[in-house]
Amino acid sequence: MSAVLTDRLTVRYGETLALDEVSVDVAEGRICGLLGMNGSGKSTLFKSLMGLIRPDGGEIRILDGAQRRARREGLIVYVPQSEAVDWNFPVTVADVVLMGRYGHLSIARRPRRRDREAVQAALHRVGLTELAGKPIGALSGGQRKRAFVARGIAQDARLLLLDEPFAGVDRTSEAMITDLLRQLRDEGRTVVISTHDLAGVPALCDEAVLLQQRVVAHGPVEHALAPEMLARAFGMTEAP
Ligand SMILES: Nc1ncnc2c1ncn2[C@@H]1O[C@H](COP(=O)(O)OP(=O)(O)OP(=O)(O)O)[C@@H](O)[C@H]1O
Repeated sequence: MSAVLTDRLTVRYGETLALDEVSVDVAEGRICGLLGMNGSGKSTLFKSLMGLIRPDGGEIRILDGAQRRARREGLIVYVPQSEAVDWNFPVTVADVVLMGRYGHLSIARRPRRRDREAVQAALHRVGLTELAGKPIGALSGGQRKRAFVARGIAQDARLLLLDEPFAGVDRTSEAMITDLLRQLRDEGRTVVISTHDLAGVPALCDEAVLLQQRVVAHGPVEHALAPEMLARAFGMTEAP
């Protein structure tokens, strides 16, 4: 089964062509690295998958179903780049995680014991139990990322999209997040991470997509990161 399937996905911002007929197929239960230079379209691809941007052309299927259904059923979670979030928003860490349960809440939208337990369990899994009552803005970069991953766990998302999860993240959080992503993959979930960190990709990812508005390469890491592919996507001749 495909977790992410796009067919000739095209997105423009005015004159700028951000995605040019992008077709990718990521199977379920994989960790897929999304690599490309600044402005290559990584965030645009994520936003399109989340339905935050209306494409100018092409098709998107999420978990073999319509994208709208995937969103409604909470099957997909997006962890945005840190700069894209207003961290002064007055919510606690537990609130952020509870938001993941919205799709599960009763009509009254009042969290029940089941929801609170799911939040507790998710916070425990990412090691943030102690910080549950803190404002999200008071956390470090890595802790914030873990809070968003906990949200995905609480909502039982099948597909996690992480935009630059390791940027501005300390070593401890990086190791925790890496470990967690592997566990989530082993549970059959699918993880797509955008990153500039080519060096970290082989150890973490099962496959990689090289993006430069178009798909330059997609496949096993050693194929996608082969020198000739990197040269095309990054203008470099040797792997770092
Ligand atoms: N809201 C917007 N309005 C106009 N142009 C945009 C907008 N968002 C992105 N772009 C442009 O679209 C292209 C792709 O941007 P995108 O943010 O998807 O790239 P990216 O690969 O995520 O980059 P980065 O690694 O810097 O985050 C860039 O040329 C960018 O300037």
